[in-house]
Amino acid sequence: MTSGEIAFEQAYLTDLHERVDALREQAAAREATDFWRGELARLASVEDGLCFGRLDLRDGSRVYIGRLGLFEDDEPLLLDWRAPAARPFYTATAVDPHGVRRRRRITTRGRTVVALDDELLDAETGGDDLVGEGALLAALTADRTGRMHEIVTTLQAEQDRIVRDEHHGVLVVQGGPGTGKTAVALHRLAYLLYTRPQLRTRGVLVLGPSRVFLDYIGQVLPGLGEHTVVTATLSELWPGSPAEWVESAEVKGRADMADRVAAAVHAKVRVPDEAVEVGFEQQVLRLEPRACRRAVESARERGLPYNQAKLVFDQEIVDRLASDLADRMESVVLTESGEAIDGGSADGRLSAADLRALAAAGVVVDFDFEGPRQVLDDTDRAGLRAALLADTGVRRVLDGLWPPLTAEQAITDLLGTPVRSTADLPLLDEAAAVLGEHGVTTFGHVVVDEAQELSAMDWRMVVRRCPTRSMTVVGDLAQTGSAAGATGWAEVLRPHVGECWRLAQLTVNYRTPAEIMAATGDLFAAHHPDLRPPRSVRSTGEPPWRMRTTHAELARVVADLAASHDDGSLAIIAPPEHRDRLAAVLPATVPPDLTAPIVLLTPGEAKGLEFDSVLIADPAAILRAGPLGHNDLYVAMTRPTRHLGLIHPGPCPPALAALTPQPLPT
Ligand SMILES: Nc1ncnc2c1ncn2[C@@H]1O[C@H](COP(=O)(O)OP(=O)(O)OP(=O)(O)O)[C@@H](O)[C@H]1O
Repeated sequence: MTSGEIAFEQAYLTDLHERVDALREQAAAREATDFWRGELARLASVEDGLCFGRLDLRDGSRVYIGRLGLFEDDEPLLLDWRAPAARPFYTATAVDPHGVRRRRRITTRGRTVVALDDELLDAETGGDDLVGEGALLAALTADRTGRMHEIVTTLQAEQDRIVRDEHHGVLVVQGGPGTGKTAVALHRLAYLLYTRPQLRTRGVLVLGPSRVFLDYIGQVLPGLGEHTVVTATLSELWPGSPAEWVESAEVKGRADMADRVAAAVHAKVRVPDEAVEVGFEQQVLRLEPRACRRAVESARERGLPYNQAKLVFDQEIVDRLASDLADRMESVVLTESGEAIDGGSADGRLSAADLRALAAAGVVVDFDFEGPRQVLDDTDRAGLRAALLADTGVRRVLDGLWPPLTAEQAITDLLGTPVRSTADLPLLDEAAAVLGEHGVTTFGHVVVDEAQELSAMDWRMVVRRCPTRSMTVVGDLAQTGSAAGATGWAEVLRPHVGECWRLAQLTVNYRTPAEIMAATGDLFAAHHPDLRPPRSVRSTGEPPWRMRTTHAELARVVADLAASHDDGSLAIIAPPEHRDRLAAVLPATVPPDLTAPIVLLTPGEAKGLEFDSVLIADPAAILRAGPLGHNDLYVAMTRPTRHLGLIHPGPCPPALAALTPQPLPT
């Protein structure tokens, strides 16, 4: 590339930066509202890589592509990468050039242009399915930092199709390890925020498996100028969730738990077999089972949550009691003959108990009446109802028949033990919904990452927060570790969205070198004959290896290997049973700090993450740890971008026998 070309692009870039500076000054001069603060953050986040591409079109025009749009007199100086006209930057090929003659990649450091990389899209250069291969491979082989970065400059065509998919319902992105599912889901979110601005007010949510994972991906959206996205783990969706974390227990995660929770809540309502006596101001009122049943039915007919329906029930019962009481009083004073009837005094007046009841209801009775007339008007009857409702004795009876409930009580009663783990949270959430205990915050779009791990009950919890059912769901069925997790997308989604979901696939593995993917071949083929593993985009020429040791020596061997490691970040992935022993000999923290040079993780914790090198300690123990141990081992093996080694105490698991054996370090 000539220095003249670089100088040309430098001048253009400098002009763009000056324009952004002017916008920043204007934003800073405005009132410090949320909008302007957001605008300032957005303008600050485009500082690096403001402009990263140029398209020279066959009609002689050219467009620049970058992280935001800049215009002069309606003429685009810079196109936001999400604008339709920027799309050929990601999709144009020599075979199908989309009107593009040349694609130029502009690499900058700070505000300086450091390299230009041109692709001429003509038939002679055809046949390559990677867009901007040089820049892509540079990104893929760079040292991992413990933080994921945006990939907006090297997004590939199959990824771009998913990012810009206009489907409004649930879009499932299925793909093997390293195919960019997480990256694509986050870029899609940025795209949707650009094309559907109403989502900014409705809110968007990214759900991930752990805080460590959410921190790992936490820079991607801000790097794309999007600062308003909420991130959460499933447990964080429940206020004040219990600390102890467990994998979603299989039984608690099954869909039929929803019915069991609802049934357990509704079973709290009791219709008595015999009349119940209700004391009120020295009166004894009778509540017949029939009246009770009618009140229960009428409350349930409204379709309200349990605790709201209780209010209807209470009101109906009190209406009944008040009306019985009032009618009885009326019947006393209305007796023309002057005879007392049941409950009244001999002179045809109200009894002392009646008068107390009326006084409690704030009713003043005028006894200077002449002839029969109605004593209690509507206001008096309403007063009587209010007095009954406020009476502690009456309340006790009402609460005995239709007890008020909290979600915690309901689930503790159902399980027979106190709520204590994350697997109980979807049950609590379910109970809260049945009870109407608290409103949940909802979002206009939800991204669910590592979605294969969610149980049927987890899905109910997620869907409750996304009334529009607009979601991007990314996962890999070959990586499911939770016994309550997904074995098929249709079965988890159909109960919530019917057929209103679409499947998109990613097929290229950008992370794991071909040699390592080949080493997972036997394991994968044995357990997922119906799935295709992704195709690695690169190879390193370095095969993964295995090393035999003893149980007694395992920790020492791992520590020695870690101590001699000098090629980028290293993760030691070991089953939970070895965690303490390894943590004692490794310079690694628990919980893990992904930005540290050495990280100790369980296979479950390693999901979604990546490192330059990975050592797996005791693969046989990972395999036998649960019914889906083979998936956990597959996850662990597919984390490295460069090197993989397995240390097995005792014989090698047969699925790994083909790996190159290595002698113990001396
Ligand atoms: N087009 C691309 N350009 C540059 N890097 C990419 C591209 N696509 C993916 N990557 C990189 O490949 C790695 C894997 O991406 P990501 O973690 O999103 O994959 P995944 O499918 O979610 O993986 P897994 O299922 O194993 O968790 C990341 O480092 C990501 O930045």
